[in-house]
Amino acid sequence: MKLQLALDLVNIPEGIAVVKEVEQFIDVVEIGTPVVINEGLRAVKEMKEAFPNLTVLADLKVMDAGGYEVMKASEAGAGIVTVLGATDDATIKGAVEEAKKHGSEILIDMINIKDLAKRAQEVDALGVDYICVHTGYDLQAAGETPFEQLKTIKSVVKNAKTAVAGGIKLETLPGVIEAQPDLVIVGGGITGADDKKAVAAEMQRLIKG
Ligand SMILES: O=C(CO)[C@H](O)[C@H](O)COP(=O)(O)O
Repeated sequence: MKLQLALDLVNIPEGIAVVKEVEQFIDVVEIGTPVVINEGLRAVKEMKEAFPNLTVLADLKVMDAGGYEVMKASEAGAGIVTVLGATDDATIKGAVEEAKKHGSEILIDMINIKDLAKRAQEVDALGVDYICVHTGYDLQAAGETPFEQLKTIKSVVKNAKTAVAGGIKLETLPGVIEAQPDLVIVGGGITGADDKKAVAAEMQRLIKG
């Protein structure tokens, strides 16, 4: 099981400063969608240059032009690129094909998918690397969590690795670990903590068991 730190509400220097604090406790650093919007793929490139030993995930949430967008993110240094499960299979196939050329991976974000079990099985058959359940900020604000959805994908996904994101905190991490996802994604649970290093260290300790 791996730990991914999501950076959403920072600029590039702020993001690099946070990662410096917790580098030894994380496996993947995510350049979140708001950071890509603000800074472009330069954020992916600069993060990879600063931390060559970490995998950098570009949270592009690709919805079209899968091959092209995965190519640009991979060239910038992304080891994982996100594509939305809500898009068409052609976009996902293009993304998977392009990622293979670069040795990068595709994480399918299942945010706002209504028939989760059905779509998870469909995208699993397309050769994607990760299938991720995700409760976005707007639904987190309404009290929703991704924990039941994680159980659903764990029961139907046969090939891809599984991932979970959306408001995970130190207190809720043990329940997440029980479901045994391959990748746990934490943003505010670390970046919002007074002692980011201590929280990341404890999360890593729980995850590595
Ligand atoms: O992709 C995202 C928002 O769209 C976030 O990166 C993801 O939800 C993790 O952050 P948090 O733990 O703060 O919810």
